[in-house]
Amino acid sequence: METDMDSVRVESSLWIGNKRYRAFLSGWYFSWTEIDKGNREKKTISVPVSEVIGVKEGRVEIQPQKKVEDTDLDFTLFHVNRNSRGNAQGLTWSLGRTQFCCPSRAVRDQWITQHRTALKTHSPSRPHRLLVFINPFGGKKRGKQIFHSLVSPLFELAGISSHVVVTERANQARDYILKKDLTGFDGVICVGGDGMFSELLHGVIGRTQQEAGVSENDLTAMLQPCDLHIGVIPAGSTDCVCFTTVGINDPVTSALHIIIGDSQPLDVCSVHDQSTVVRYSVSLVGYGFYGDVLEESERHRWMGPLRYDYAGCMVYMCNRSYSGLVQYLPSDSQISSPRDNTRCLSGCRVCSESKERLFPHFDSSTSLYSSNVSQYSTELEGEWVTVEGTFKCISLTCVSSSCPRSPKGLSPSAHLADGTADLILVRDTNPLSFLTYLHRHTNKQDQFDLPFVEVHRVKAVRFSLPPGEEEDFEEEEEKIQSSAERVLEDPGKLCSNNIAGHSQQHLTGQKEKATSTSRLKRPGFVCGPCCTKPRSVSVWNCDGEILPQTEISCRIHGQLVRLFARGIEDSTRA
Ligand SMILES: Nc1ncnc2c1ncn2[C@@H]1O[C@H](COP(=O)(O)OP(=O)(O)OP(=O)(O)O)[C@@H](O)[C@H]1O
Ligand SMILES: CCCCCCCCCCCCC/C=C/[C@@H](O)[C@H](CO)NC(=O)CCCCC
Ligand SMILES: [Ca+2]
Repeated sequence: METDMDSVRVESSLWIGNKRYRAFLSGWYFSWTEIDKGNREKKTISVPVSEVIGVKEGRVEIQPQKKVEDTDLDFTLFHVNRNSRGNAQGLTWSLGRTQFCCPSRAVRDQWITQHRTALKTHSPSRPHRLLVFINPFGGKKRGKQIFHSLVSPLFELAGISSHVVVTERANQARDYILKKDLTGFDGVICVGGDGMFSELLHGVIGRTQQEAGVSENDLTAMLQPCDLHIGVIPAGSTDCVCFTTVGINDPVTSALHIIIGDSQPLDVCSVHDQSTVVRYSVSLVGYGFYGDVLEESERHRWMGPLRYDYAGCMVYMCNRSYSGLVQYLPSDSQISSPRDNTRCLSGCRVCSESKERLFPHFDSSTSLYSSNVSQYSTELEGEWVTVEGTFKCISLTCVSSSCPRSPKGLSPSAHLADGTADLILVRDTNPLSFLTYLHRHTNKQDQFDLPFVEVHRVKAVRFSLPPGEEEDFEEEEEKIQSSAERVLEDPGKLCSNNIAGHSQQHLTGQKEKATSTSRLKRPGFVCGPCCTKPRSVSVWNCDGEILPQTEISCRIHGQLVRLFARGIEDSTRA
């Protein structure tokens, strides 16, 4: 056996079953080449050290159950295996396992020691301790089972310790991150859907700004990029953030990306009203169709993930459109465009080149920003463009927002970390044309190649109602409030032609909304397809949350957070 202790180099004969191999560990790779009876070299298998999950003494299995056969000569190597599956965009990863037999115990121990040293020196960014939040009610309510049966055994194998919090209420994860001592944690993980991801996003951004003394409410402030990584184990209904950043919704694939310490920067959009930051978004700030679908779907949570399909059909049938004034600040069209037919894949050039532009004062040798940099961004300077009209929907997305329902996403050429978002304006059109637009999200046809659709790559957006709209709106609100009151007195009075058969509970909800949230400045959603008078104001859907504000300003913060992911791997190169 040959070893070089300084630079991690080991070489020896090893056996897998009855076949002999020449095995070699250099700094970055572990490879083994089969040697046939005539001493000729055959096929070589190579595993990058960065993709080794763990090395164990003996013959070890962890799935379906942990089993150890302790022998003096054997060691088991666990590593990432790539498989392509179905019509997913990315590759699924699974746990690969190879059992090696050594010529002596001393050689076996050398191999194990050297593998562990290689992991420390050549894969230094791996997490050691994680804070895990499980939403037991997300998606199909399988969060706990997914974590305990699929993820936790992998973390254990990789030597990662996790502190698990099973949430008991909404916003518990966000508040925990904002308030508790997080010393010693290398990352925060959610087991749930986009709503859980959003809690972690708000916790991590809020905490980082508090610690840096940056005012989140100031639209012009340079937000401090967040060091604490976020990991997502998909267990929700849509899992758009996971699908967009990994290419597939698979808990094992995501767990393996977390273990090897992958790091994917992500753009974030801050949404403001006149004086405060309202929320942060990664995947969708959407008005019109997507706002209405969300509002309708929230009333049918009991349907689980199917609620979006049901709500989608109902809202489509309502055939609504809304007038508004959209203003946007275009990004540099020389760098990229939403119609350039590119895909943001792992190692994306546009995203990596954006880093210097986004953080010109960052010194990568010290990982620090120079101290005399202005706290205020010049990003909002430039020429704003104004578009006034009537829209079926207005969508702003920092990323492609792909999901199993729409494998290319809302904007297929959007980038995860280029500091821009894509603004999609779908003008009022006939129902069939709008259906064509929606349907193109599910196939290979270009959804932007339609005369009533426009898309712009932007750094900031403002939305306001056309002058006079607010007054109509308040009038309308009064009407709805009094009609809700009448219906509560006699539920049979309204909507005898209501095909959706809305319950009294629904109407009670409407009354509560109409009476307690007059500051929302918008009427409630009365009763879906049976409404004869279309309402004039929609709601904003912000990553699956309804915003109480209608007039908002949005700004994109390039690479504000980091995920344990690497973007979508090119499946044609697997
Ligand atoms: N214990 C809990 N009880 C009630 N609500 C919770 C609890 N824990 C988290 N939540 C909230 O539930 C909401 C939905 O959860 P989650 O995102 O995990 O699932 P989902 O809505 O099914 O999936 P998706 O967001 O992908 O559509 C989140 O916004 C979160 O704030
Ligand atoms: C004829 C076939 C028509 C099919 C139309 C498919 C269109 C799909 C577009 C996909 C857009 C996904 C945008 C992501 C939004 C998420 O941040 C958010 C939280 O999970 N989800 C919703 O708001 C849930 C709202 C989802 C609406 C579908
Ligand atoms: Ca982007």
